[in-house]
Amino acid sequence: MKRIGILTSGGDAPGMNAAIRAVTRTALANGIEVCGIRYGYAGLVAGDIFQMTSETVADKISRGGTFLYSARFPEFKEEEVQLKGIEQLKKHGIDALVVIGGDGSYHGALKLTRHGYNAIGLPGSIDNDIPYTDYTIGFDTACNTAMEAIDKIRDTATSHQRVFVVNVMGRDCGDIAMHVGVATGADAIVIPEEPFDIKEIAENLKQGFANGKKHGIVVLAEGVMDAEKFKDELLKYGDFDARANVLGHMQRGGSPTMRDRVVASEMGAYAVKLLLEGKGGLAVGMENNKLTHHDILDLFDAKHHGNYALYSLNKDLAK
Ligand SMILES: Nc1ncnc2c1ncn2[C@@H]1O[C@H](COP(=O)(O)OP(=O)(O)O)[C@@H](O)[C@H]1O
Ligand SMILES: O=P(O)(O)OC[C@H]1O[C@](O)(COP(=O)(O)O)[C@@H](O)[C@@H]1O
Ligand SMILES: [Mg+2]
Repeated sequence: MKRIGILTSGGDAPGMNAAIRAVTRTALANGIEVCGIRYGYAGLVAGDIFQMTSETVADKISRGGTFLYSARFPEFKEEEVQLKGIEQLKKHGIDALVVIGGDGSYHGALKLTRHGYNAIGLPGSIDNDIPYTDYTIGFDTACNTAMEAIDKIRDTATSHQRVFVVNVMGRDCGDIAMHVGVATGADAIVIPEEPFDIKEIAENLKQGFANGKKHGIVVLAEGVMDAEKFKDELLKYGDFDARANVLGHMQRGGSPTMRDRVVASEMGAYAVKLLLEGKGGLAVGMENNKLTHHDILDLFDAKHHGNYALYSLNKDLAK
């Protein structure tokens, strides 16, 4: 193997730059050249490919976003578009590819592998929705950002004795909501994976105020319901004042936390090690604090299991 390529795809996540740096520096240390591919699979197909050096990744570890840029490029689902991508890889003499992205990006990596091209996936998504890894790169930073935002919301909620329904990201996954809910002492966490009863939540909030609480915080995962609608539903059963708040894309930005930088660095170096062993079609993970890998194909039959004990814990602690 002489040269590898690297791209970031799907929703950006803090720590992607740290992963790019680790892949690049590990490869260079092992005498392998590295090509950066801009704008995910879109840039691959367009041939937006450049040679990277150790300096290219200097001063990047602390930066949020991805300096290789990202894209959602649904066209890559089509075989003829994938073949165009492979043509570009061949044209640039790239022997294997590291893809940093979420579940969607893994599908793209699998397709490349099926066309006989070694690709390895690193889990880069704030959602933490990927099977066979306890953490995805970016999850920790996003949780900390959301936590800090909700702490601020709590200040104004307390001053006005209001209920706030705060929508956090996570597409169809409740991991951000569960972690942030526990970390902010939320009165209720609502996630797509668990049934909920709005009337019961409203009753609990009312009881909270009756017990002397000065605020009510509901952390709502985006995959469940629109925050305004949820707030309106709550108000059918409660006589409190309420507001809805959508944290949105601010959760995807910012300098990565120590944990995201370290995990990204470990995973990036590990991916290159696997490629050096001639392995491909794999997804890298961190399970029980150990670096692991699985066939990408196995990931699509598996389901991500969140730490649902947090959901129950929060119910006990919110009383
Ligand atoms: N079934 C698929 N086959 C090939 N490529 C795919 C497939 N699904 C997604 N992709 C590629 O991966 C990109 C990122 O996927 P997306 O689901 O948007 O984000 P993420 O990877 O963060 O989950 C898509 O825009 C597309 O280029
Ligand atoms: O930025 P977009 O395209 O609006 O997408 C928003 C979605 O991307 C995410 O922020 C991250 O998801 P992915 O990592 O799978 O791309 C989700 O939490 C959210 O549902
Ligand atoms: Mg995804």
